[in-house]
Amino acid sequence: MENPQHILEGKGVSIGYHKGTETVTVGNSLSFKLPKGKLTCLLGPNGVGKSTLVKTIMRHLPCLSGKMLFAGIPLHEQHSRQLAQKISVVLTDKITAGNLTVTQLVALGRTPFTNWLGKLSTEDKRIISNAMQATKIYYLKDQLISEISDGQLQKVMIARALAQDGQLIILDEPTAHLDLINRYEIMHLLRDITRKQGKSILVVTHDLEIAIETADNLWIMQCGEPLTAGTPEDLIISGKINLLTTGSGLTFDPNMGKIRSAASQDHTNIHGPDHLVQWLKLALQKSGTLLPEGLSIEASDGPPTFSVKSQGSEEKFHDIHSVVSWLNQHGTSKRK
Ligand SMILES: Nc1ncnc2c1ncn2[C@@H]1O[C@H](COP(=O)(O)OP(=O)(O)OP(=O)(O)O)[C@@H](O)[C@H]1O
Repeated sequence: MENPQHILEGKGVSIGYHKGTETVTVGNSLSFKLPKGKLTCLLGPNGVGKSTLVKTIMRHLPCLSGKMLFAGIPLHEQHSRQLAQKISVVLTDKITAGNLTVTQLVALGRTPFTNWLGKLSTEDKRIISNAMQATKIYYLKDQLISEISDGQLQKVMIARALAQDGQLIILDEPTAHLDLINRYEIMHLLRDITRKQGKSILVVTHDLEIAIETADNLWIMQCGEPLTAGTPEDLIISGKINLLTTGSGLTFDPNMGKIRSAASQDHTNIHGPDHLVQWLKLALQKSGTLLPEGLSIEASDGPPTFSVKSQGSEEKFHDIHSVVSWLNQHGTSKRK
């Protein structure tokens, strides 16, 4: 029976691959629920099995044990053509379609629906055009794939997935190799698609900060551990986000929303507006400067001012670089 809330469900799923006569297990007993109409990001260290999980969902790899349900129906019971109509996937593989136009590549998304002649109906053409409009690449429609940038190509691949018009879109590292602005733009575009078109989207990514900003849910995969899921906000306030930094000497700073060195000093003797205090702490951490007891820093706004107070004396600075230089010249210790 169809579960109204979850498009995809995994129950005790083991993933892996066959190597000759051997079966290599990459992940064991993974359970997950992918909510409908939401953007979910799958994060985890290199080699933990994120792509293997995606390929297992796509049935490119066998599900070694456990059960996966798509819209409440066991995945293995679904006909591959039906599945291709319902789930679209954008993988990391380099595409070799340079001699196709953007429209022709997007039109390939309709392949599971066309007859053996591959003829597009008026409805197919309308869906293709809509997919190009939604991804803001319509202006590129007659351009050759070999003539567009990597960021534009990612949008074309998303348009192709949209043209497939399935319920679930899975993307494996769609923003790898893109510049910061394009990474934000693509993730916001995916979020938009969940909101405006009701699609469910699963994105494999290493972009923690952008995932926190755009995703409704995060899935964290850790070697030998169950899959941890939750909203980014709850994973942060519960500290579970630090599953991503286990054993690395790094920690997620909930105030800055960034990963930082776990060894950095807390600097409780710095006070003032959050944005000034946070950036000063980061600069101190990077330079390895430790503040001695009895020294305090008061930051204030407009223009930024940092008052360094120690044993009755006070020095004022208007930029962070000067504060750090002064501290390093005036006897504060450096972390080794
Ligand atoms: N067909 C295969 N043959 C040999 N090894 C494989 C195969 N498929 C996956 N692996 C191995 O399984 C492990 C998980 O790989 P996978 O690509 O799923 O990791 P990932 O989490 O997606 O990593 P990354 O973040 O680096 O992309 C790796 O150790 C990889 O080398």
